[in-house]
Amino acid sequence: MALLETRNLTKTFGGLRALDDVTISVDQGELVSLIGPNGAGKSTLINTITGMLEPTSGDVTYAGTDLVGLDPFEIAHLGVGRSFQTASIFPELTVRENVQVAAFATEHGSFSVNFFKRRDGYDDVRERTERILETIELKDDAAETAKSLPYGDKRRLEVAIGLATDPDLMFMDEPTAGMSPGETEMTVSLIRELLQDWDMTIFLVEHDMDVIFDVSDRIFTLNEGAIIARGTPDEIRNDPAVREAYLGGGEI
Ligand SMILES: Nc1ncnc2c1ncn2[C@@H]1O[C@H](COP(=O)(O)OP(=O)(O)OP(=O)(O)O)[C@@H](O)[C@H]1O
Repeated sequence: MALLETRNLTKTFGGLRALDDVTISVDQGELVSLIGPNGAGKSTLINTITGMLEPTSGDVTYAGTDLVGLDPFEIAHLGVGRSFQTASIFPELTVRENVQVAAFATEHGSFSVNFFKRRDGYDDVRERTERILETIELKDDAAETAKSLPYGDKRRLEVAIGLATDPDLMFMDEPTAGMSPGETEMTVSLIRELLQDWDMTIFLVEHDMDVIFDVSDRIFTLNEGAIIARGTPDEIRNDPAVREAYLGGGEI
C-alpha cells in the first residue's frame, strides 16, 4: 500500500486550475521529487496535502487516513512533516533551543512558556534534540543564536526543526536554494542519511536538476497544474514533454 496518495486532486483559485486532477502515490522509504516551471502548482500541491489549503475536489490519504478537512497540526501529528523555507526559526533562540522547542511541542502537545525552566526533566526531548543536532552537523554551533548562523547552516536548521516533529514523511521545499556548491553537497548527504538511517520517506521540491537527478527514486513533473510526466530520473531526463515544458525542448 502506498504511504501517501492523492486521487484526482484539484484546486481552483477563481477561474485558475492551479491543480488539475493530480493522482500520485509515494511508497514508504522512497524519495520522490516534484519538478515543474514557476507557477506549475508545486506549492499548491504541497499545501493541499499538508492541510494549509483545502482542495476543491479529490482525495488525499496518508497511511490509509483521509487527510482532507484535517488541520495542518493534525496532519503533522499523523507523521507528515515539513521543512519550511521561511519563518520556522526563532532568531533569538540558540540552535539547540530551536530544535528543543519543536521536539517538545511534538512530544508534549504544545509549547509551554515554562519549558525552558523545566527542560532538563524532559529526557526524551533532550535525546532527540542531540541526535538531530548530530545528524545535521550543527552540534558545534548548538549554543549559538540562530540568527548568527551562516545561510547554509540556517537552512539545515530548518531541516532540523522539521525532523524534531518526528515525521515519517517529510516535505522539503527547495532545501538547497541559494546554497554554495559545498553547502549543497552537505545537504545532499544529509538527505541520503535521512533516507538510510532515519527510514524517512521524502518528498522533495527542488529547482537544482543535478540534485534532483542525483537523489530521486522517482520524479513527478507538473505543468499548469497537471502531471505531464512521471518516472525514474533517466525516464524524466529523456521525456520530450518535460523538455518542452522546461526549456522549450532544450537539454536538461
Ligand atoms: N492563494 C492563491 N490565490 C490565487 N492564485 C494562487 C494562489 N496560490 C497560487 N496561485 C496561483 O496558482 C498557480 C500555481 O502556483 P504555485 O505557487 O503552486 O506554483 P509553484 O509551482 O509552486 O511556483 P514556484 O516554482 O514559482 O514557487 C500560479 O498561477 C499562482 O499564481
